[in-house]
Amino acid sequence: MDLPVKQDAGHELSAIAEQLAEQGWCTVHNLFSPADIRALRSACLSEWEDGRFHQAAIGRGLNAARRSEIRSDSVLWLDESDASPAVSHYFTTMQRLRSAVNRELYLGLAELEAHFAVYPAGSFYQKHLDRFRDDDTRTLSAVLYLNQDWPEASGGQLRLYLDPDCQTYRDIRPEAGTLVLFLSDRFWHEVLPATQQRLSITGWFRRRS
Ligand SMILES: O=C(O)CCC(=O)C(=O)O
Ligand SMILES: [Fe+2]
Repeated sequence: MDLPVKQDAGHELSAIAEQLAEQGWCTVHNLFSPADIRALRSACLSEWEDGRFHQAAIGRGLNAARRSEIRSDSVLWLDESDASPAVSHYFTTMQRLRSAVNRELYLGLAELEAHFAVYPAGSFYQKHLDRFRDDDTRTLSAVLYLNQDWPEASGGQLRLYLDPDCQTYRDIRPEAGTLVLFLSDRFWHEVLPATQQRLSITGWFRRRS
């Protein structure tokens, strides 16, 4: 379900929460302005060019492992307390979304963890659920894409499986400004290989453990 959202419109945030309550996922297109996305994209690229990313891992803590046959992107975790204006604005907007979702869905979302992700051409992330085996606090996944003019032929879609048996799916193009939200424990998903560099911010709203 695609939702147009006017910036700062509280009732539009409620509409997102309603979609999540109904179907557990939605895509949103105008929560961030084109200027917001451009600023996030340049922040991401300048960190990338400074070599601050590392190869993404599967799992967390002692269980974290780098498995490039499962995922081949690189990530940089974002620190809200030491963020550029673009990244601060990302956190502020997402916190507003968090409040709206909590009001309507009682998910008890407490905090947001987020990282930039760069998928170089040819990289992918195989089918997975976002909940860790040893940590079930990730509740709502939120992926925001930073790619201007992304043709269908470039691949790199997020394939979101809509049922637990993965019989039906929706392919979502990682086009600048598209935000995908889905319940972390319910929706299997994968990132299909892209033919060009693919940028995003992936966030997870967590409930308290
Ligand atoms: O970039 C995407 O479309 C999804 C990324 C993802 O599934 C993840 O980082 O867990
Ligand atoms: Fe994921």
